[in-house]
Amino acid sequence: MSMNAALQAETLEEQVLETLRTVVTAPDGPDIVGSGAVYAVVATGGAVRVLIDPDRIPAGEQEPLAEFLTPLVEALPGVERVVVKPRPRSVAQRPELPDIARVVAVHSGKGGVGKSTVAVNLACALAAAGYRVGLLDADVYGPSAPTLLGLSGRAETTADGLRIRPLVAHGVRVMSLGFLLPEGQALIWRGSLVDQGLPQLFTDVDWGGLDVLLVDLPPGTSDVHLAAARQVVLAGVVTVTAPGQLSVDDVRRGMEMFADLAVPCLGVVENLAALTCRRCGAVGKVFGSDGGAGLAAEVGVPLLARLPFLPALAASGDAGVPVVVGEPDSLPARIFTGLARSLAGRIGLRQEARQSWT
Ligand SMILES: Nc1ncnc2c1ncn2[C@@H]1O[C@H](COP(=O)(O)OP(=O)(O)OP(=O)(O)O)[C@@H](O)[C@H]1O
Repeated sequence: MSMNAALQAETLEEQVLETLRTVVTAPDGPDIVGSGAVYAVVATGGAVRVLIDPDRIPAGEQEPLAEFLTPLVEALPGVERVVVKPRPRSVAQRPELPDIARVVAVHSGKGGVGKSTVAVNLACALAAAGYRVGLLDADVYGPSAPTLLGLSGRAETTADGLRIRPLVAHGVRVMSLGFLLPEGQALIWRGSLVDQGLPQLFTDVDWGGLDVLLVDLPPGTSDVHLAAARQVVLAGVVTVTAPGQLSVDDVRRGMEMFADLAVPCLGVVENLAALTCRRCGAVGKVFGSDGGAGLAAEVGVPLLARLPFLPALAASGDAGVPVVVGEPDSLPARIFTGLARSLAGRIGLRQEARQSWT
């Protein structure tokens, strides 16, 4: 499938909504989209989820409604599979965080594919463009933002003692579990800690006003992801993958999980896409070929960026100075700036901060 097809598929959710707007549950009543009975429509490629609001459609009416809607949506071109189901109850209770315009998760199906590197550089690129940016390192099993940003020490509380003050690096306000634990101490997060601790990382931090809060989630699918998606209204997820087929399958699972929670995938970043030979300049595909691009097209989301294997990127991570800050004219820095620009457009960040891109 080409990128054109991917772009067309972007409108699939709108096409589905348009069809659902023709459905009413009572002769003179509002349509099921206008009445809020349809909570969200999320399409991952040809697979469409219609999440209905159980507060508006009583339990006994949900199945007949699903049976009625399924063939209607299935009949649309490009639709391969339809699931109509109630949204999880917890999803409706998500609070909007005061003073934070957009919350975006950065996720990967597998560990070690460069998710935190992308999150940190993306945050710095957005900050360099004038946006007010926060980075919440919610990778509770292996917080790496402190290392990648060269931050150490512990977070302090605000003067009134009620909230936690984020640390600041390169214009990005940063909060990580790493700032709350005594140095070198690991913490095993189990159910109740995830349920209680993670929400606090969102709400008890004195973020100040933010245009965007990036949340670096752990890889895979776990309670932490569910807790995050239930805790805040996520504008969407940026999915980082290496090109190999196995990573891609993991990514797909992650996207399906987020779709069930009414969180759309904003696009894919393909990392470690190729290795450039320093002597002859030849480009070799190390970890499989075009998995990220193929995946993006298949699930109908844009390929936001492709990063080859770049030793400079690994070195900058080890040095604690993101490449976007340390070498702003380098190839990886330019790729991250392009990624930041695409993301800002996708989530509709305010325009006036973008002078430095024009
Ligand atoms: N394109 C790249 N070129 C070279 N090195 C890279 C690239 N992307 C990431 N790395 C390096 O790979 C290692 C893993 O990256 P990172 O910690 O960002 O991965 P992750 O997916 O967040 O891992 P985890 O699952 O542990 O959270 C780091 O040492 C990083 O510097």
